[in-house]
Amino acid sequence: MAAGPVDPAGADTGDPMTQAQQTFDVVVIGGGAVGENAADRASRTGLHVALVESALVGGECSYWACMPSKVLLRPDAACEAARRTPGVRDPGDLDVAAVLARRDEITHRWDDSSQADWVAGAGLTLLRGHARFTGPRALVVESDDGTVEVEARHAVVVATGSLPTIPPVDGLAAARPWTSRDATSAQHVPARLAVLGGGVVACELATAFASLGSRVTVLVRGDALLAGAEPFAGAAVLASLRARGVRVVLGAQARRVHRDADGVHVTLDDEDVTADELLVATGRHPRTRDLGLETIDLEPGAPLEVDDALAVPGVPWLFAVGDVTGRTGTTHQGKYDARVAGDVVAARFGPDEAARRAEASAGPWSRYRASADHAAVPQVVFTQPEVAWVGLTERAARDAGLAVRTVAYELADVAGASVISPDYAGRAQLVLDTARDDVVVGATFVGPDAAEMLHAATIAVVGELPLARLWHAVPSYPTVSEVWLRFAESAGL
Ligand SMILES: Cc1cc2nc3c(=O)[nH]c(=O)nc-3n(C[C@H](O)[C@H](O)[C@H](O)COP(=O)(O)OP(=O)(O)OC[C@H]3O[C@@H](n4cnc5c(N)ncnc54)[C@H](O)[C@@H]3O)c2cc1C
Ligand SMILES: NC(=O)c1ccc[n+]([C@@H]2O[C@H](COP(=O)([O-])OP(=O)(O)OC[C@H]3O[C@@H](n4cnc5c(N)ncnc54)[C@H](O)[C@@H]3O)[C@@H](O)[C@H]2O)c1
Repeated sequence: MAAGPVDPAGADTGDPMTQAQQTFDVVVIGGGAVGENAADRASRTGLHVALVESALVGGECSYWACMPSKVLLRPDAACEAARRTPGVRDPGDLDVAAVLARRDEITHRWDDSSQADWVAGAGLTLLRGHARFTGPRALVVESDDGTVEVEARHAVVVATGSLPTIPPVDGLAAARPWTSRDATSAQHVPARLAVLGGGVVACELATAFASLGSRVTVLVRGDALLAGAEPFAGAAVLASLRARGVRVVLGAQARRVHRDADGVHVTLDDEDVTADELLVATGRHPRTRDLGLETIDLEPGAPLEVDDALAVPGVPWLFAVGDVTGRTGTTHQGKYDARVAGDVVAARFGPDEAARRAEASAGPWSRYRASADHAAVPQVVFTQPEVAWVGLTERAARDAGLAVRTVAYELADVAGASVISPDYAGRAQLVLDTARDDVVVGATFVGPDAAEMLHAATIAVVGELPLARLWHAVPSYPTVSEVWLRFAESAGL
């Protein structure tokens, strides 16, 4: 059933966009992938839910982040795989125009009508415009069509995402740097691209643009790439980028930036780097500044901190999910939180008494609590080699006070790897909690298609499985997943 707007007395009042005042049971602010999921789940016990979106329904992931970046990376990964496969004759070069055309196709040329159709089909009411709080459960939504006052009878879920952070380097903002949005939607490939940062965005987009023909220089403040991953992962990506002709400058402090007719100039301590474009990839911050949070005694600019039910402590009607919480930074984990938040809202405020009771007594690892956010978050970096990890790195585990040991294995030594390529190279490592019979608390895979090996490890971490039990999970021969057998053997089984 399509949910129409309802007036405060509960009567359906027709077309939402014709009214200056509207009331819904639940309002979700932000129609990215995360907000869409929260809204869908929240509506499942019959609540009338509005989804407010100021730009494109589908958000960052669909149009400027996950999807376009992965499509820019995939063709070169496919060529690389072919090049490494004996017997494949001349895998060929990239057709850059065709790669960009495929990117345009997967982003629907930045047209969100198919996602808007999905929202309508899910029975949600889409309000287009920018939402701001004016008080508890009260909002205004502003668009070119005017201003609508919106009341949420029961709950508001904030899913406004994040924005790229431009560090306060002298001249940087004025030099019109690229953010990831400019890079993923670029209609031309710059001859020279400089990248500031050494995290996930920097590594992925340096890989993509190098493959498309840019001369890429990556300026890394620290002494490693992917500092949040196991050190061997960042080292493998560093070696691979350099082998592909990317210049990676470690310990690079950008002191000043300016743009002139020759391009963008970045002044480091001991040299100037010049490029046609400078991509700033120095992290993101929660999008809470222009949201009227001060009207509900919360701090604009800060992340919306939530508990495991995705509820804002002390504000029983307020929930937050996705990048805006600072709790997750990926689409998949944000959508997990959205499923939990939507179910909590549907249970707490919907008519289903059994659901209400179940949620009220819910504990960790129930469908109503996002327990995995603490211990089992998967992350894939689509570089070459791919990097994939879940749970704790060795260092994070030790910092958390766990007694751990690691088992590592060179993936080239697994029989399945030799079938894929005689040049197969990669490494995998488990982090085992020795105080709990070697329960797997973390895993990292680095190598071709490592992303596809990650989920087995995620299941092990979520299931808190000891290695002795995994001994009985027999990997098929000859696959690279046989590394799980080698892990067990290396650990002494
Ligand atoms: C280059 C890049 C590549 C990435 N690749 C991956 C990947 O491969 N896999 C992965 O899992 N993650 C990836 N991520 C991360 C992923 O994009 C984010 O974690 C995800 O988009 C967060 O979703 P969200 O719904 O919380 O926020 P968003 O997608 O940012 O959606 C928020 C929405 O809210 C709207 N909005 C904001 N304020 C208001 C307001 N006041 N009123 C109305 N609407 C508002 C915005 O217009 C936006 O549509 C990538 C990120 C980047 C930058
Ligand atoms: N495949 C994926 O899942 C994927 C892909 C891209 C982005 N993302 C997500 O998007 C978010 C943003 O990614 P990101 O790479 O921008 O952030 P990040 O936190 O991964 O990396 C930021 C990098 O910028 C550097 N940095 C920070 N401040 C700096 C400064 N003032 N000067 C120089 N360097 C500085 C840091 O040292 C780090 O190397 C993350 O949450 C990430 O997980 C995910």
